[in-house]
Amino acid sequence: MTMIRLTNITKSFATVGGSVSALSGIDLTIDRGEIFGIIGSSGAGKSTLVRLINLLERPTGGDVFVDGERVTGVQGAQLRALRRKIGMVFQHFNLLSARTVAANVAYPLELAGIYDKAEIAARVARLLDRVGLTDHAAKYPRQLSGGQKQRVGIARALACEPSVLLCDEATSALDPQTTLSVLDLLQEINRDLGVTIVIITHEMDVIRHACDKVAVIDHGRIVETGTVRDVFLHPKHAATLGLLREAEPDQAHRSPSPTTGATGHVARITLVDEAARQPVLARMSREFGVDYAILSGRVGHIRQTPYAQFTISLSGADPVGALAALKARGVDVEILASPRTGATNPGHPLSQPELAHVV
Ligand SMILES: Nc1ncnc2c1ncn2[C@@H]1O[C@H](COP(=O)(O)OP(=O)(O)OP(=O)(O)O)[C@@H](O)[C@H]1O
Repeated sequence: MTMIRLTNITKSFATVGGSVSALSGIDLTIDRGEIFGIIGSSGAGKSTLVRLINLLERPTGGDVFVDGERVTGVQGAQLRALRRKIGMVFQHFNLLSARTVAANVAYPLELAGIYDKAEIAARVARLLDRVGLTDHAAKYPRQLSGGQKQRVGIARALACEPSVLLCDEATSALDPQTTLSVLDLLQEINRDLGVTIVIITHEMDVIRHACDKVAVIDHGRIVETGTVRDVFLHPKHAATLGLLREAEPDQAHRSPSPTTGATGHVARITLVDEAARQPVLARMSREFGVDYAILSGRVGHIRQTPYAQFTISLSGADPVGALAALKARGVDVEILASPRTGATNPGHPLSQPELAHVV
């Protein structure tokens, strides 16, 4: 069921130099309970997009729906109710330096004006326990590490029991190890509380580690969207390839492409989940009398799911039969170059007719 829907959103800013277009033609649907990533390079429009969801920014055109309701123009009490429903976590934490950890988490509850002191104290205690900061309740933000500060930010964002949590570059100021622990906490919150989480980031590793689905934004437009598995393992748009190149500088997204200079059949083999644990290439080699060279490879996890993706060149007795047999067994095989067609396709699979000709 849909939790957030943006339809045909445009957003431009009036500046002294004229109107600046930040977003155009944005259509986006985020389902309830999902962890949805929005990735793009600097200036792509990510912050503007996420700030439209809780109406920190108003769209120039188009509509925003939250939990089935059109909220595009809401004001006053309705707007305050919407903001309680949507927690937000910031890159630089935005904690109140003169308040203790506990008082920072209590702040939105005090502002809401509907809870008595005992209720606020009980809720703060529960929230600090959830983020692992019970022992730090009386400290001030300056006494905490970056990761601890962000845990306070997360506890505060959860205080009013929101159904959506927006995280705007929430891990960008943290080291890699702390980033992972904060992403683990977000996944735990999603799992335990069913909160829909939107993660804005410029880092593909954040998407890979934490998200179910992803939208890639470039120059104010969504250029690619889908499951993290599809977008990460089969990127199509140049902006996505660029972001992957940053995360994996020495992998298949590099230029020149892995097919350059390779002879024979070049194929990309993608193995996910159980298949990533099987000796698929060794068996193929034995059964079909083919040799293979690994031109590039990626091995890791997408959330908890293992994957292995290799670009290989094949030679020997029956490369075509070998690849066809892999495909028939359900392995994801993409032909990148074939001596019979003379075709090469740097980093992209051949079209269906070409494929039919080869395999
Ligand atoms: N208040 C504003 N006034 C004028 N232009 C703005 C304003 N906010 C954003 N922009 C412009 O809109 C575009 C998108 O900015 P936005 O901050 O959403 O990008 P971003 O992807 O979040 O980038 P970053 O990761 O660098 O924060 C940029 O060209 C930016 O300069």
